[in-house]
Amino acid sequence: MLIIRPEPLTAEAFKPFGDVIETADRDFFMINNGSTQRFHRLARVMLGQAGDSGIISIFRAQQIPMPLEVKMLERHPQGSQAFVPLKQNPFLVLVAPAGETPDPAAIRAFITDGTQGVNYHTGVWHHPVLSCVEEDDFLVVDREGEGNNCDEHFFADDTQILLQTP
Ligand SMILES: NC(=O)N[C@@H](O)C(=O)O
Ligand code: NI
Repeated sequence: MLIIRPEPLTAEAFKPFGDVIETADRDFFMINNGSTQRFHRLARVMLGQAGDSGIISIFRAQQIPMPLEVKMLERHPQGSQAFVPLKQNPFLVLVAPAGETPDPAAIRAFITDGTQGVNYHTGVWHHPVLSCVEEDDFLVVDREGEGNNCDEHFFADDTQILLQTP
């Protein structure tokens, strides 16, 4: 059985999978006559084809019991997907590099600090949102357009992966 334990989310560690959306130690410039700091372009919305839209939604996620037997990961082949917590709760991020299918040996788990969001780049394998509290709200920015934008990969029954939280 492959046991995966989350590591603290950092921009550097998450680079192979996408962007961390945060203000800590990030550059900003002043706008609004000096009353507002703009932390500019922390991530880009990736789209797949002409006519696609970047859309903003709210996901109200119920907590999934831990430890989690990881049965599947998904990817969005035509766009990025960003999750920004609306209630300052940490959440779990489970990812694997983009590719034809997710490599169990390359799966990484991260725990956010409550202020951080993530932007999965196009095609990056990830588990559907994993709330760390009974119910949590996330602002989600992703792609809407023609064609399929969600591939699910279910691991074989003999591939046992366990996400173990502290
Ligand atoms: N399916 C859907 O919109 N949500 C997932 O993509 C997810 O990453 O939670
Ligand atoms: Ni997704």
